[in-house]
Amino acid sequence: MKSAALRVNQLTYGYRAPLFEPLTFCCQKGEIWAVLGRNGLGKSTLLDTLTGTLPALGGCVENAGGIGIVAQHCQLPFPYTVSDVVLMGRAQHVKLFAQPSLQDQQRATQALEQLNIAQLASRSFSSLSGGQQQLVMIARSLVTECQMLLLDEPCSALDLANQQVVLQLISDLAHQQGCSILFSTHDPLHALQIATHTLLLLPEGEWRAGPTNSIVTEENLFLAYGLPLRKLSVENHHTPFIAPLFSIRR
Ligand SMILES: Nc1ncnc2c1ncn2[C@@H]1O[C@H](COP(=O)(O)OP(=O)(O)OP(=O)(O)O)[C@@H](O)[C@H]1O
Repeated sequence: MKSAALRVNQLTYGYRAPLFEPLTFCCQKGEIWAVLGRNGLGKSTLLDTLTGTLPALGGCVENAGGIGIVAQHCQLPFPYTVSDVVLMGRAQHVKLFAQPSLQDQQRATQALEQLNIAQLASRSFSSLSGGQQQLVMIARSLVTECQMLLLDEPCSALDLANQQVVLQLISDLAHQQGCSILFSTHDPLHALQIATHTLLLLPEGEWRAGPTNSIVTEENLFLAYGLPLRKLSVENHHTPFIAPLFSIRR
């Protein structure tokens, strides 16, 4: 039987006033949840509330173990190397005042290899491009070995090939290691590709949550984005594609 990794019950959140009607959903162990919604609606604020960085306005969030988070942007105060940054993810596994073990270092190297960025290991993190930094932060989240991972727009700065690397990794983490993952995205296709469930944030404080196929529908996408989007099936592909049915005025 599945067990809950994250249970959100009647949650209200926001900076002053609640951004949404009370939110209730449950992420079971091994599930992947996508959070979709327009700019400024409250995806990042939700993730900060789920980790406890931002206090909830009401309701409750229960999680079974530790939660790891990968923020959308990251600025570091010192010129750390990429290896240092990834090793920081092992902090919980290293004893007070001890050095990271050989095993910690091997785990960090392995994470960089999983993201095809081992060649960046000795580079200064701050000298990397935005997309490279995003891959490093995802590598760091892998080495934490948290059983619940929150990723804020993990593909936002990535090229198409690296988007697929990260989506595949998320899927492998859930299916092979039973990790539970919640990620925000602006691409409904990413939800269709890997998310078992989707939380769709709508204007006017409404939301929908449930299995991805029942949430990422043409009707709901129109409610969310105000645009005609079509779900199309392509031969030999089990994931439908999303096609925007609009053209640019000239
Ligand atoms: N530190 C803050 N203080 C006050 N209001 C904030 C703060 N950060 C964000 N907000 C507001 O909270 C709302 C939700 O912002 P949030 O960053 O969660 O949106 P988002 O859905 O992640 O947006 P995007 O897709 O553009 O990244 C917005 O109206 C934003 O202006």
